[in-house]
Amino acid sequence: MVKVLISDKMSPRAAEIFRDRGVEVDEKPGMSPEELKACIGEYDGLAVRSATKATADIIAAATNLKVIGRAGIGVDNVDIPAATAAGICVMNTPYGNAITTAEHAIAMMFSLSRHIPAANQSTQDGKWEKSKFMGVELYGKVLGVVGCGNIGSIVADRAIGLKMKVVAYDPFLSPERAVELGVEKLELDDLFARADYISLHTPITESTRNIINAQNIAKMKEGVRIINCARGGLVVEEDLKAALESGHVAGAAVDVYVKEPATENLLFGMDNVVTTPHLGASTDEAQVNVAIQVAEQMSDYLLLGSVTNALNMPSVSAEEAPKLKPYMELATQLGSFAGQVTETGIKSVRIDYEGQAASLNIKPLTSIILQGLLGPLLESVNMVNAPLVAKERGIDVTESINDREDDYQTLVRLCITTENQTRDIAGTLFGDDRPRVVSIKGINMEAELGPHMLYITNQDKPGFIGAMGSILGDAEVNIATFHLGRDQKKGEAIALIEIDSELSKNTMDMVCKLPQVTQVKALNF
Ligand SMILES: NC(=O)c1ccc[n+]([C@@H]2O[C@H](COP(=O)([O-])OP(=O)(O)OC[C@H]3O[C@@H](n4cnc5c(N)ncnc54)[C@H](O)[C@@H]3O)[C@@H](O)[C@H]2O)c1
Ligand SMILES: O=C(O)CC[C@@H](O)C(=O)O
Repeated sequence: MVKVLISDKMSPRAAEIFRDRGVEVDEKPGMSPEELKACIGEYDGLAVRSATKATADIIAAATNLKVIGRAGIGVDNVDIPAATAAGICVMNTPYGNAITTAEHAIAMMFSLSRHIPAANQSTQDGKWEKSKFMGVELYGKVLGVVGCGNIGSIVADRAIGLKMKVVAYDPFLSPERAVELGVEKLELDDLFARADYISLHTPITESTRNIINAQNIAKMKEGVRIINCARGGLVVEEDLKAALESGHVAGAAVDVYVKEPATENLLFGMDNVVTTPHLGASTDEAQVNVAIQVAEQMSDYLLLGSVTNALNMPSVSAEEAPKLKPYMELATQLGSFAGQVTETGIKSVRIDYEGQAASLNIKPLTSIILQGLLGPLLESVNMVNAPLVAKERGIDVTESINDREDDYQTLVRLCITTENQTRDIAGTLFGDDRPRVVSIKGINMEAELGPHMLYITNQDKPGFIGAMGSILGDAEVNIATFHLGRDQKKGEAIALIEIDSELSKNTMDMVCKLPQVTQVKALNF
């Protein structure tokens, strides 16, 4: 039974779903990194929010871990490169808390404009300070949305509903999408120059870190208000504080901090600052949404092999998974065959998907082929890390699709170029969905691969089959199937022989010494 750990406080729906799906689940929120490290080796899956830090150190101890699921959006608490290198799929739940977070940003914008937190406190203190809390209207103001993805676009939509003018900076926002959203797409400096309010909705990346700094604040309108419900590191807090003190920035609403939990922060205690403790995603609805989504996605991955919202591997929908299953087997066999017969450094890999195979989601198939190919040569390669491992080793991987059907309705061809030669192998699926190898080095044959195979290249001369039969018979090795192919009469030939048990070294030597034989490889599948 697969086993999952929920290491952060999460809606109980997550554990219910895991159990309903037949996944064993432990809930241990609030563990220290040391405690997590000590127990993580037991688990196939780890479900987290933002408190757990899935660092390289934790990942190194996670010897059984196959998936990390983030019940939320930001995965800055997961070391994705380390997870990828360890073959662990990392997935998030990108939409479940988007509305909630967008609503929080809008709420923060209102709070800031009408001083609601301070006015609330003052009123309850019996001060009745009407003139102290003079506010500003949102109506007609320009909202600059930095990052117009899931959350930014919902913020834009709500702001348009409030009759604000919305401008957006997002290098990946297409002009068509901007029109659809009703926002004006601007360059960042133009947004800074025009916005009365700026709301941040980007992930933290090299290009967004510290995007709100003294230099950029200087480009903003006097009296601008800034809202950050995305990530703390987007803002240089010292620079924001200075601008709030000088009045250049009239107010800031902050949900996220450079250092969290933010039990102290240099922005605390300022009159024109509204703060919340990373509450963007904290509604009943959002927490149920992300808990359900993460548990379903992780269960699907662990139990069915379908992949949704993964950040480090191609997606496979629940609908695609059964269709891809026989192809996964074919891909594994082709990759593994090529990997086992390849003895020198691989320079490039080309994979052609022909006929019906061309209409499939080929990314996971390519990953599986690479896993099969590199598996015999390297340790710890799997479907998640195989493309990365190939890239790190300078192997050039290309794919082609061609929906024309030739001799076969569906065909996957793998062509490997090494330092010494180019070799290809192709396979198909027949009606029974069982993989067949149909060509090796351009020589046609039709062979199913069994657990123990002999792959022999030989000269097409009489006597080979009889001699092989005698050697294997004398060694009491049963032949299950015997497939032959040749490029031309008396030319190069190949034999793929399925045997019921492995050959001893002695028997192998005898096969190698047959006069017709040029190469023998024992292959295991
Ligand atoms: N406060 C919270 O509790 C809370 C909750 C949910 C999400 N978040 C955070 O909100 C952020 C946005 O989440 P989302 O779901 O909208 O993500 P998303 O991926 O849908 O959108 C992010 C957008 O940022 C854009 N972007 C990337 N680099 C950019 C750059 N240099 N300049 C401008 N735009 C850039 C992307 O093109 C994308 O459209 C994330 O950082 C996420 O972690 C916070
Ligand atoms: O889990 C949370 O409370 C915060 C989640 C939020 O930061 C996210 O990125 O989804």
